[in-house]
Amino acid sequence: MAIVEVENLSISFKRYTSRFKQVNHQVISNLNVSIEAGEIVAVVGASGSGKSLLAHALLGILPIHANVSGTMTYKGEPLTAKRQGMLRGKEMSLVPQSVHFLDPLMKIGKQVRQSAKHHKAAFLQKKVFERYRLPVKTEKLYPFQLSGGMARRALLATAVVSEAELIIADEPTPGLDSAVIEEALTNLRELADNGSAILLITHDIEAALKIADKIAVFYAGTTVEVAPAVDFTGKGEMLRHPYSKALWRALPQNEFIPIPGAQPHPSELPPGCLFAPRCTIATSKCRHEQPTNRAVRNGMVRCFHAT
Ligand SMILES: Nc1ncnc2c1ncn2[C@@H]1O[C@H](COP(=O)(O)OP(=O)(O)OP(=O)(O)O)[C@@H](O)[C@H]1O
Ligand code: NI
Repeated sequence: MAIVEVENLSISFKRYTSRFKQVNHQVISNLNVSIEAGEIVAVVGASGSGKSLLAHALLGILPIHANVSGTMTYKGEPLTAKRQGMLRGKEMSLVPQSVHFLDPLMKIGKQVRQSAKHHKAAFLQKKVFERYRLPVKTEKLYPFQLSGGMARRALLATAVVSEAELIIADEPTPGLDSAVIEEALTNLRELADNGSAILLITHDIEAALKIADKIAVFYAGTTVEVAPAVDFTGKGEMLRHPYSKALWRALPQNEFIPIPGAQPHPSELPPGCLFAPRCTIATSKCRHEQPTNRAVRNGMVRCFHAT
């Protein structure tokens, strides 16, 4: 059974451009994604494609003026605001990939223990410190006294002791050295192998491919494709959507050919397929009608022409 199931999620914000003029920003449009226990689903896509908003919608921490529609379920039951409040920080946890999320005024040991279930907090904290090579004395240190790598491991430790069944990891801070990124990825894989469902948000397809089972490709606030990670290979022949193929081929180690044009702004989405204005195979139908999400070869795609 899917731990998380998101169906036709749409999110918009109304904005005043002047005193009397209001515009609608459609930031997420009919987005679909699901995550099974033990599975890592990586969400990749350009800046502004809605990755963080999906995380915030699941956790129930969207701004109050957001208009939300669609359904989200957790273990088969609707994810209501009340349930989100109960699950957040317990069964559902966020690994913010910025170490600034550590409380600067609280000792590391205490921060980690606070995330654990009460009766075994001290035990779990010791175990997790060992596992992440955090020396015992780290317990008594404040975040500013840790190296960047240790602080990252402390954040992960917090997610691990919480024994969360759904872990949402928002993108690695640019500038982290590759060894630290590698380690963080390995840790996430271990968490999934222990049964957690993981949503990994990142710009970095290559990093995602190292550990993910499935890749959800976001474009302008929707999932254009959800594909098994193994489909990202060769020239992208196995991929289903022209955007995923283009994204794959644009990587430096592939053909390094960027796609012309830009992702549309949420205030001016095209009427048909959101990718049509940049798509080399778009037809008149694509420019007028929105393709629905459909199953193609063990994946999902939102394109009339995908086979
Ligand atoms: N509170 C808000 N009010 C209005 N628009 C918002 C709000 N939060 C986000 N947006 C818009 O929603 C869109 C998606 O934002 P989101 O932060 O989810 O993107 P992202 O894919 O996480 O980008 P990045 O890779 O840069 O983190 C953007 O166009 C953003 O400007
Ligand atoms: Ni983001």
